[in-house]
Amino acid sequence: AFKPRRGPLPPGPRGYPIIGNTLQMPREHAWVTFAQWAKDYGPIIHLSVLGSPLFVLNSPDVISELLEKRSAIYSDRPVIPMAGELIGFSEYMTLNRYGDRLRESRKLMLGALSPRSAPALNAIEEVKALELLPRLLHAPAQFRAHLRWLVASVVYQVTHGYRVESCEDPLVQSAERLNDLFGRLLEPGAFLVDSFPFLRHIPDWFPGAGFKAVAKREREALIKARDEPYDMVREQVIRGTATPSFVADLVERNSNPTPEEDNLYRSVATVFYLGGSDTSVSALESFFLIMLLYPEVQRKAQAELDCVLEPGQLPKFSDRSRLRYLSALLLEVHRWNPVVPISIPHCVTEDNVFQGYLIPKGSSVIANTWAILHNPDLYPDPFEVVPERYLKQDSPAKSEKINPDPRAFVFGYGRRACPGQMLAEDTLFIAAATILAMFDIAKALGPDGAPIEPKVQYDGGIICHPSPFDCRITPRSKEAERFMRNIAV
Ligand code: HEM
Repeated sequence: AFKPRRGPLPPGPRGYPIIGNTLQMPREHAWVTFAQWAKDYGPIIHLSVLGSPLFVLNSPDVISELLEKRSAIYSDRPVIPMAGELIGFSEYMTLNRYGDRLRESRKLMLGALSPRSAPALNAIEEVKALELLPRLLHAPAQFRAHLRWLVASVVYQVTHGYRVESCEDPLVQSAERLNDLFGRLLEPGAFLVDSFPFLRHIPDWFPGAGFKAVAKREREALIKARDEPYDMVREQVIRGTATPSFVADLVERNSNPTPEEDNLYRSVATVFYLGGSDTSVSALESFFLIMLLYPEVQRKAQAELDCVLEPGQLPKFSDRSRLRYLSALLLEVHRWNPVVPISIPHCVTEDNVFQGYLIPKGSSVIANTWAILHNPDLYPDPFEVVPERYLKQDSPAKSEKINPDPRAFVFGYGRRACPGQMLAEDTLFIAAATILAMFDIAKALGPDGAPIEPKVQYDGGIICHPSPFDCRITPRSKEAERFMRNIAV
């Protein structure tokens, strides 16, 4: 039935005719600018970017009302012609339109990452955390590469039963290349065709159609990165040599899939790495940066580990419930500089009215997660790392309002919320606990012997990373060092 549009659009900064707010869009750290705009315009800001309406949500109440309570109509993704259609990322869950394929994809991934699978996943994560130790001992300066290895090796073990020895592994390299590409493609305005979708219909020989050659090349790279590891496991299953994994399980359960099922399985197996690697690595890098900047916090977390662990034992998942300070510290890792400061855009599938304002069908809606996590009314002293904020709440009534669990925000919202949250949290926990049990992390020393102050700066598009920084990673004791020298990898 025809429903008339109602209500004015929410307020926002005044734009120019036709191009709207395009030129005012912040190029860097947009979340800070959006948070400032929210002070003038309220929790829902309306922007018009190259003719498309964009709404920025800056408060937990509005996010919960729209992206969660009304998630039946707020769970689509915008169409991004270059990344999605021309290169083919729209087949992968993160850019899936709302519908059956998304539902099937999420079901497959959530099934593999459910609490029922936790014991098997945790066993993998514990082994990989152990294997991280000699790497950090022998080449501490390369700690960033080791963190990348850790995440890649957990993910590939889970998805393909595949053992990653180093980041030079060709399967890791091709997946990493796609991650970089995906990040670059999603930067607004990366390709003109995203703003003017009709350009995709121009012939290949036409001047300015170079993007088509790029699309063709990257499309092939994407298919290769998806199929090579999948076909490897399929052959292992046929030969009876496969180790248990997500892909082996799919192939064994359905040896004769339809073309649609086959395509779905392949894309879901790939999206673990696409969605899970850069994100988890960023959180681990922030953990290291926090350890440098807050030695007191590090000492408290180590004291707790010393108290909970038997002498000479490494942490296990069974110790987690007694590691309350460490768990609170990891909440600060998520909050202090969130991995995804502005959530991936959701798209509205129907005209919708909220508090008298119209949110038209087809609009993109983004949540300013960073603004919530740095709102001093919610998190006093938001720029400081204070694990205690989650531990000593004044009163139960107040505790719900102040310092809410940041995981309710950092993993996204409603029916698009991150399906990899458990894997992400478990990897972060066991890595942080194992590292702190064995190593001290401190500021690197300059040539004059004085500690070098790291610059706290985050950059990136959708997924943010701290800029490179050095640190000094030393075994906590002679026994710890001897133990790590004897770990076989
Ligand atoms: C610290 C680590 C991680 C963070 C902070 C994170 C955060 C997010 C966020 C904010 C979203 C967007 C949600 C939305 O649109 O509302 C998302 C989506 C997604 N994440 Fe994660 N993630 C992490 C790790 C992982 C891992 C380990 C995996 C898989 C193994 C994963 C797989 C995905 C997928 C497939 C999506 C797309 C879901 C959809 O569009 O329906 N993520 N994640």
